[in-house]
Amino acid sequence: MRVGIQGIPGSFHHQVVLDYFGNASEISYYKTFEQVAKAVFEGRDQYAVLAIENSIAGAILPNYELIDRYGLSISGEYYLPISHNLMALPGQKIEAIKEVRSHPMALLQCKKFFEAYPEVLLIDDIDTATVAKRIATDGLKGIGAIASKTAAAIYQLEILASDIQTVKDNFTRFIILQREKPESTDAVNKISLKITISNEKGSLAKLLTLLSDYGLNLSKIQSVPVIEKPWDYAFFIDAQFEGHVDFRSALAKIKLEGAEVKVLGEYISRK
Ligand SMILES: O=C(O)C(=O)C[C@]1(C(=O)O)C=C[C@@H](O)C=C1
Repeated sequence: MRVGIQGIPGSFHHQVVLDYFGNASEISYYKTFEQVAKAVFEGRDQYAVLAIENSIAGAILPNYELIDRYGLSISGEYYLPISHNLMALPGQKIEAIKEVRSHPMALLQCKKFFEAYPEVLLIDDIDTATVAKRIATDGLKGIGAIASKTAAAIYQLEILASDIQTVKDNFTRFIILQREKPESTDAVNKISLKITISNEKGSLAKLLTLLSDYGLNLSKIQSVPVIEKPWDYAFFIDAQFEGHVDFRSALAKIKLEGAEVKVLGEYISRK
């Protein structure tokens, strides 16, 4: 089985592949999330793992757009506890660090830590582990990376400060994507939807009431702009349920009310 991720060994995406699929999976490493989605769409990879949301930094909006545009199907999810560490070439003191590079989501999760170091420049980069590797292979002095302890061990960097994320309990939710929708099973208890409603008074309230009436418990609602219609919005919705909830009837009813409904995935909640 081949799984695509953005990043390199030691990145958080890599950790999710190991946790979710085990050691036996083959991994394709890409520089961008777009390349990851495209490889699944073209059948080069069977699965993709994509970060979608972090408990401190919020949603990774462009990834919602990718799932939608490539018509991919969500077949699972995974919540990874994220511990960030500041690391540099061995022997350097924290005072010698002028610049810290990492994935933008990782930098956002550690913003508070750097308030004590206002002279340090924070720069967005490809992913956490790639920066660690670059510092090690190019012998870059004065530059720090924010990455996992695994990345520090792989690329032999020294940890200058550990657990520097703003709150200790920090999780990123990742989704597992496939090109084709997998067979539906009775174990399914979560659905992800994209719903586009008209901009009329009460239309969102009506939609939410309907979901609740059918026993669907909303776990996430994210609005995204409809780019062809400025100031109109679509909603990415995750809903959970217990037992035999007739979510298909709920979706049929929502469509009858005039909304556009796209099912992005039916899967088992891992929370
Ligand atoms: O840079 C990495 O190691 C990643 O796996 C990327 C990523 C992200 O896309 O949000 C994954 C989890 C963390 O929240 C920070 C960065």
